[in-house]
Amino acid sequence: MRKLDYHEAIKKLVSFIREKTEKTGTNGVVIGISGGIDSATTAYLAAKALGREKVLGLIMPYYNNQDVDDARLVCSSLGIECREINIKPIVDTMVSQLGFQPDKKSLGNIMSRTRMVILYAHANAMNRLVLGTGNRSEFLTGYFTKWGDGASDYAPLINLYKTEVWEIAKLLGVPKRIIEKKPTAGLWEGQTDEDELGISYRLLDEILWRLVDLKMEKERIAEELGISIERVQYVEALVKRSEHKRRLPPGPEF
Ligand SMILES: Nc1ncnc2c1ncn2[C@@H]1O[C@H](COP(=O)(O)OP(=O)(O)OC[C@H]2O[C@@H]([n+]3cccc(C(=O)O)c3)[C@H](O)[C@@H]2O)[C@@H](O)[C@H]1O
Ligand SMILES: Nc1ncnc2c1ncn2[C@@H]1O[C@H](COP(=O)(O)OP(=O)(O)OP(=O)(O)O)[C@@H](O)[C@H]1O
Ligand SMILES: [Mg+2]
Repeated sequence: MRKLDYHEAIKKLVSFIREKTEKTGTNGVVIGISGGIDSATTAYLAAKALGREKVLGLIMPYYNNQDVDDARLVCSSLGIECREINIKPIVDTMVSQLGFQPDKKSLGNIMSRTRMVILYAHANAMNRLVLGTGNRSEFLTGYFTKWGDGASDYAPLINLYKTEVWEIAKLLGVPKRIIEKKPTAGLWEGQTDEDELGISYRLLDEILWRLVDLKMEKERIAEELGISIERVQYVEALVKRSEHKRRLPPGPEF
């Protein structure tokens, strides 16, 4: 992996958030706080950049589990205002009107898009920006809901791999239990990113870095990392099949 100077990276992230908020003439930012590391890190950076009064956290559980306590911990340790909105009644009502029962992934996407609607309702009403929490590992593999958690005004972590977010979170003082927990989208009980993606973030990031950033030959990546070529091809396929999630909807050229 590339060797980033994480102290410098934090400075860059903080000035990015400050500059975007100032230049857009907005009053601050709104962030969905899940209890996971990406949203915690984004909130820590935003509080550093803008001061805690200008950061609103929205805790929007569907399930009532440990993640809610972890999300509260982020808010209390940072001293930012957090509001809790239970999305279960909203999602369940929506589903009851669909006329069919969505499978667990489609239901998860409805949860993610419901959170997006609520974040933008607050951003509109308060003249604030929605800060996204996506990282480069998720972005390149398409591991996010299109127009759900993938939707935001600015996404400070989007050019940082998950393994780099872990390092930055440590330096920022994000609570240890949040750094150490398994990444999960939390869309169904027992879901973990690494199980669903079929690969660990450590290996994924090593492959993505060589494949996408260094544009290295697949054979060489396999050799360097001591893995099979199929593993590299698998990651390449994740990147290719999610290309549509990394652009605005196109139409024919005229
Ligand atoms: N080739 C193509 N060109 C243009 N559009 C294309 C397309 N293929 C699908 N589509 C469209 O994209 C839709 C599928 O994309 P999408 O709706 O996103 O759904 P999909 O990618 O199937 O599912 C989202 C994935 O992201 C994961 N996720 C979601 C939310 C948060 C997190 C997290 O880490 O916290 C992870 C979730 O667990 C799941 O694996 C299709 O229904 C279709 O509308
Ligand atoms: N229950 C929730 N309440 C508020 N926001 C949520 C909730 N669940 C998900 N989100 C939003 O969706 C984003 C995407 O989730 P994702 O799981 O990728 O990030 P994370 O939970 O912050 O970190 P990790 O990937 O390590 O679990 C979150 O960062 C958060 O902004
Ligand atoms: Mg999560």
